[in-house]
Amino acid sequence: MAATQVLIVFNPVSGSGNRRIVEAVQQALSNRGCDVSLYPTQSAGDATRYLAAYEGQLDVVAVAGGDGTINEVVNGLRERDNQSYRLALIPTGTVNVLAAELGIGKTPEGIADIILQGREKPIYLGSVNERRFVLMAGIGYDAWVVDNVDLALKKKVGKLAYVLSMLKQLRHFGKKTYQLTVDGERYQANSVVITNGRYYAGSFVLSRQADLSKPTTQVLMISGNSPLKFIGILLGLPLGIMEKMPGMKSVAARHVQIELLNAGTEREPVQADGDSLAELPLNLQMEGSPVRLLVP
Ligand SMILES: Nc1ncnc2c1ncn2[C@@H]1O[C@H](COP(=O)(O)OP(=O)(O)OP(=O)(O)O)[C@@H](O)[C@H]1O
Repeated sequence: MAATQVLIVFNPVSGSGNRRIVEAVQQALSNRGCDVSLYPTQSAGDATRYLAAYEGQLDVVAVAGGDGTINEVVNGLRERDNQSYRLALIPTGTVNVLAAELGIGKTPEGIADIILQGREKPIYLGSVNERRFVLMAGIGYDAWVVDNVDLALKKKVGKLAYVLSMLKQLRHFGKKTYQLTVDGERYQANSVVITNGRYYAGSFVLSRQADLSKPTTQVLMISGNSPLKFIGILLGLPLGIMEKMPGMKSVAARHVQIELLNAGTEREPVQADGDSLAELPLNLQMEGSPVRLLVP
């Protein structure tokens, strides 16, 4: 039987940038007879370009990085005609929301086990204005926090940089209203988080209705114009009850359009998978065919 071809795409600047884990996984796979190659990314966007142009056989593409690197990899892979590959995760990012949700640990032998004997889980992707996302998209407060996070500080203090950005953006909450069309139904909200998965910012349960293996996404609409009330809603996050807080509405959907009500000329960012990747007006669509992800 031909050896399993594993390509590891490694982002050396993501999170801890832990090359040691990546090399140990590479070694463990080689020891077990796989044909492994390692591609360290050169810059932001490089993983997408590299995979879109990749011509060799791909049995497993293992992503060594965080959620942003996974996003870049799936965007590159979806450009290819051949969808025979499976995805695997080597979590070396700052937060690693997807790996946390799927229960993928950080021990090299455990990761090699998943790559060789793991179960295939179908994961449905969404796209925002043509850009794919795996986990989530955010508009309003959530997007401002990501758009304004101090990246140099994130390198030094990790997640704390997001907490500081959250505090800075709080006073703007409620100043803008968004018009949504969710599978044909019209809504208004002051902030929106759209999530394929259950987890947010690590292992906090954002939505109990969301499921990565469902072809729908969960649209969480937050209404209100008082930052103080919004803090109350946010407190539901560590308790896993945010979706049920007063002022929240959660709807499953396949197609979402969002624009800023009374839009002027200002830029309105959209965050996807933790990076600022698009702008309003937004056209979000769930894709019909899932990627296959290897899980324990
Ligand atoms: N060689 C590189 N140099 C600079 N930036 C890179 C390089 N390779 C990838 N990137 C960018 O680094 C960004 C951050 O990576 P990633 O999200 O994987 O790590 P993280 O932010 O530490 O983790 P998480 O998203 O889980 O918090 C990616 O969105 C990607 O655009």
